[in-house]
Amino acid sequence: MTSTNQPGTNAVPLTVLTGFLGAGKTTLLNRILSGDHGLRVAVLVNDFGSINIDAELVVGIESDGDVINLANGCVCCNIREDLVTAVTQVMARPEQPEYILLEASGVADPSGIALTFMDEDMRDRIRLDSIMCVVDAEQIFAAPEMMELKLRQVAFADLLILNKVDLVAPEQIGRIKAWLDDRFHRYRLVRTSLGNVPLEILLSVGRFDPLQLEAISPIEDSGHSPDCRDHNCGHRLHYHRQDHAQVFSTWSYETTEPLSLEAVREAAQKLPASIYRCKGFLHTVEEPGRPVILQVVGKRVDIVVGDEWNGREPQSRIVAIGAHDGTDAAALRQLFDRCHVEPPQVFAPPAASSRMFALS
Ligand SMILES: Nc1nc2c(ncn2[C@@H]2O[C@H](COP(=O)(O)OP(=O)(O)OP(=O)(O)O)[C@@H](O)[C@H]2O)c(=O)[nH]1
Repeated sequence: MTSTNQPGTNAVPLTVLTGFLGAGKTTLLNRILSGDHGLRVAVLVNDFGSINIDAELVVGIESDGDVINLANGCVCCNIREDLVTAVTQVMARPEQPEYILLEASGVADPSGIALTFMDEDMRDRIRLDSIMCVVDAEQIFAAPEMMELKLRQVAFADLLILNKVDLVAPEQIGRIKAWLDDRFHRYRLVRTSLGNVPLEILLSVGRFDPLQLEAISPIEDSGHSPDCRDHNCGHRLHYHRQDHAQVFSTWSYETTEPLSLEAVREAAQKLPASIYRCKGFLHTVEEPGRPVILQVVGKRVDIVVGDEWNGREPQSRIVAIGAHDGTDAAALRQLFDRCHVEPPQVFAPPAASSRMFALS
């Protein structure tokens, strides 16, 4: 067993993709997986909602079993144990991965994830290579109440990927740079669209420095907790952090009845500002043979027709993530229920009545 901060010699490198809801983490993940990396990669995808949409959007992986789904919570806090279990299982496979990519949920605080991999038994098996934060150039200043979390995600990353620059004017890039300069002495940043970043600066870069953990706000992680009762505790720092299930709320919707694509588009545009993210697969009347992918980030609604249902029963599955009191389940259900297509009206000929057909 290794007793220092150094990972075990056979430790598998792991990269964490973090960034606020909808910033473009899955897009970047897919870009990496489709690249010429030549590695046997295992992917862990964490969606905060109860339905893991992202795991199904992952492409370029050899077998389905290489994408591990961590849904219904956040791996930095309330489903942290699920992350440990998933990594343990992946590492126990006869064909061990050569690399692990972890897409954190959009509400995750990456320092909590880093702490997980600093645990003594993890350090022997996993070498945290890098924590990258995808920043949404268009929406970075949206949802100001979430700025503290967005800042924590940025602060803890060793590379910032300023994504969606195609959607903004140069002045916005200038504003973002000024905003970062005001808050950080030093940061590495690449600008891109659709996660188009060279693999060489993404994988096996060895940028993560465990000393970053020392800088975690003392309010939340105050050294080894005096009230720790675990005598076998291997945590160098104890983890007393907000449970994101208390800060965010999530809502989901499933139906096999076909929806009207145009009605869904209108419904998505009407979502309240308290909903930061909405996404899903749609079974629509317009495209009955193919799933339609719904993506809502802030006020931007994107609808794309997917490939095929892959033998699955066509079904709509929609997830919304919002502020703590931001997802009104009844109102959301009503909004999407209205997208159901009315069964075609059957105009049966009126029964022959003596009045209508009276023959003189
Ligand atoms: N125009 C544009 N759209 C982008 C870009 N990157 C991602 N998108 C779109 O933004 C939406 C969200 O992208 P995702 O990659 O799913 O974002 P995410 O960070 O994985 O989202 P969560 O996992 O829900 O937090 C999708 O509709 C993407 O196609 C970009 O650079 N430009």
